[in-house]
Amino acid sequence: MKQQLEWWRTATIYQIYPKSFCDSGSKGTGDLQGIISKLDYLKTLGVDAIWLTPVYRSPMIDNGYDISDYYAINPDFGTMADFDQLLAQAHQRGIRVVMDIVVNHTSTEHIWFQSALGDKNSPYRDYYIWKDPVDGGVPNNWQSKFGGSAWALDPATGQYYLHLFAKEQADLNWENPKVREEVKAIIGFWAEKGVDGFRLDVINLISKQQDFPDDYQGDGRRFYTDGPRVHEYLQEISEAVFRKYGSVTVGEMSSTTLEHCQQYSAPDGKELSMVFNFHHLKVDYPNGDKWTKAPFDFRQLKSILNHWQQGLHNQGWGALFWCNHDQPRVVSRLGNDQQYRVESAKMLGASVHMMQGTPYVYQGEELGMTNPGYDSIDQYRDVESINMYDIMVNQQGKSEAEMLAILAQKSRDNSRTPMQWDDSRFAGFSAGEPWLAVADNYPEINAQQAVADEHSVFHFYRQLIAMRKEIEVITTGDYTDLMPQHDRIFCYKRESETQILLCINNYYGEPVECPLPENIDLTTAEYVLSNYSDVSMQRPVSRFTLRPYESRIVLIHKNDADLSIQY
Ligand SMILES: O=P(O)(O)OC[C@H]1O[C@H](O[C@H]2O[C@H](CO)[C@@H](O)[C@H](O)[C@H]2O)[C@H](O)[C@@H](O)[C@@H]1O
Repeated sequence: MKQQLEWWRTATIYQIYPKSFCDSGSKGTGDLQGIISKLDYLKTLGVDAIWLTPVYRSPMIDNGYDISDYYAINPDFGTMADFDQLLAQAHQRGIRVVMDIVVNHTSTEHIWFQSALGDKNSPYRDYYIWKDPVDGGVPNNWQSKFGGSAWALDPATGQYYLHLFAKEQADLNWENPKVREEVKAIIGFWAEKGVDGFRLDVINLISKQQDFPDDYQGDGRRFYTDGPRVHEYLQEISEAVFRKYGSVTVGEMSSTTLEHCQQYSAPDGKELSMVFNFHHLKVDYPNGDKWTKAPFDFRQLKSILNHWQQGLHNQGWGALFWCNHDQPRVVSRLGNDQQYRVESAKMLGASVHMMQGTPYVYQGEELGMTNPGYDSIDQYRDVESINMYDIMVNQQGKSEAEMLAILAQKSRDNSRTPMQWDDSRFAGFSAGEPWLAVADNYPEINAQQAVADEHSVFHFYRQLIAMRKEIEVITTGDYTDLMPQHDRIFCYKRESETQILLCINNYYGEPVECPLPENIDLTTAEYVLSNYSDVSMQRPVSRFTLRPYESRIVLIHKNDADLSIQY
């Protein structure tokens, strides 16, 4: 008998970065009408929900993660009427809508900050975190995640305010109960409109250790990550709004731990539905340093995924993902974006979609879109990339060529290039010059081509999304890595009371022998999906050769029931 599960446990969520998704005119930036025009495409892909990165009013220093009005739509994206239309049109197609909520910080253009700046008596002064200078300088040595000190001076009062990100993103003071009431009101406003859920930006940074000590071991993050009152705050918000409206919630957890994530996403639902963690995406950060050009560590990747898959089973719920607007394109990062682009994009899709959790597909991932390979700093727009270029080239003396090679691998702009819709000028993204240059490969890699080609990455993703609804072990089964020491194959087993699923993947461009463990009984086994089309004709055997980037998904029926599922 099928268990009754919340909808999001069998769902796939599609992330839209509105600025780069679809421009309904010739502005060169995407908008809400553009999104509406592509809802049928998303329906064809089969996703259950869309997550929109911030569309609120914002000066766009950090592309909307610097909100200046939580109750208004950024005119660059459209109007509130456009938003209401998007919500209705998505719902009409059975697609839910998840909004991004950024409440660790606001834009310094927000009316609260504008009132607080320069006025110690402002009713909003205590909405932010202010400190007196220490020895005539910054209050402590914490570093901004975008480079430089995490403190900026308010010249009129002589105090500093905290900004963990850009100086235009001032951290809110969650110790102040009025701030928490404002957050509840904001979420309630959007939930009342019918929004189905919320993605909470860096939500595990909201509670800072109140003595604000210097950090002699790192950049300060240990004093505000998963901080002292974060669980209490989330429970308070959850009870007041999320549970009241039945919203799905996903917390973006920066530099977090499994133990905290078990609590954030515990099955009792007192805090959040699920969590994003980023540890598996730091396997190309040697010694934790993002700003290097380095290959990824395959064994470390598997070991991190294993740790989280096993640790969250029955104890929490994770978001499954390779890509988002902060990460380079996965096919360029862990796959091969040239000779084996299609094979490796599919293999990577299979290896993350067959895990336990809720998969997130970032726009263009379903096409196997690649990093653009920019070769000039003038092509970049991201505040983090531009800051780091300045620090490393102009202040630390790294060569320009070296830093450009690092940005071509690590910059957040790698994933923010315009969505490639067709082979017309500007890839069908806009009738005007896009805000960020389109990747040169759009004539070959685009949605029109992919939808028309039944062997495309798009149709493979469509099958993966459909399989999650049909094969219960994908949602409920436990997880075991069958070859943790193998240096080329990632082969894991999912097992429930009635089914076993094997997901077998070659992560490299050379063939490799794959011996399955002898105790796996393949009598009732069938291949349900592979990225090589001849595989479905075969019967699963226990020893075979995996071709470059080959992926095979095997389903074993423990009870001889529902054999031969078709996708
Ligand atoms: O790398 P982590 O320490 O684990 O942090 C995760 C991500 O956190 C930040 O991302 C989010 O917040 C930023 C400020 O609002 C925003 O710029 C970004 O777009 C958000 O997704 C950080 O910027 C990312 O690089 C980290 O991956």
